[in-house]
Amino acid sequence: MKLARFPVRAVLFDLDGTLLDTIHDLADAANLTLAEMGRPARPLEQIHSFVGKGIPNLVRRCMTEDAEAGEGEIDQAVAVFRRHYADVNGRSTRIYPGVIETLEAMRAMELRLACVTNKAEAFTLPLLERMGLTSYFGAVVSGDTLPVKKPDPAVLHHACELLGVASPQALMIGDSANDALAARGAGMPVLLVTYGYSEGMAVDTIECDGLLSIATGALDRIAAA
Ligand SMILES: O=C(O)COP(=O)(O)O
Ligand SMILES: [Mg+2]
Repeated sequence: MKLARFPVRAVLFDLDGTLLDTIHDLADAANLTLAEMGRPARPLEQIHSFVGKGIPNLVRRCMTEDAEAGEGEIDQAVAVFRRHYADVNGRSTRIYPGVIETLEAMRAMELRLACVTNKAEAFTLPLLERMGLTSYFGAVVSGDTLPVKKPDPAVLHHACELLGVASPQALMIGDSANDALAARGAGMPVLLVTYGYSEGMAVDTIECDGLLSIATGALDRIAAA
């Protein structure tokens, strides 16, 4: 399968569900927030399906799924979540198998690498640092870097500009429909990992250029392109 009309010069990685398994920290912060807001805790699997469109969306869903909440209460819950997440961010987060090998191999291939996430910058940058990933990336575009986030393709174009690469020469690797739609909108190929969050959707129902059961699989796809 040809991934691109041009040789791949850059790879843009999603963060949550693709590079890092962050669900335990997100769920801990969500349940601490619900407790403080006087709401019952939610199961991990449900919180799992709320991850992908940024923190405000995660908190809104925690507050309104099968429940009522006014806008003021939701805003308050977002502020409470940010306080708790700042405390727990990275504590139970793990790097997925194959990720470091993949980043190392891509660096050795002189591919330019970026991280493009819907997580807010105040949490993204310290998390990359804590997990030892910062030095791999020539650019990091977070959920509040621009006024829009994925699935808006503008964030992928922005990452390519920062890397000095034309968008059709970049490959996106993610775990959700947000990543796939953003890549399609930006005119770049996209591979999806099967071990991520995908907002409760079956990942094989999302239109993309290929599925990866482990991140290292991207290396063969790039070599074959
Ligand atoms: O913060 C989120 O909702 C998920 O962020 P992601 O774009 O890294 O998957
Ligand atoms: Mg993701």
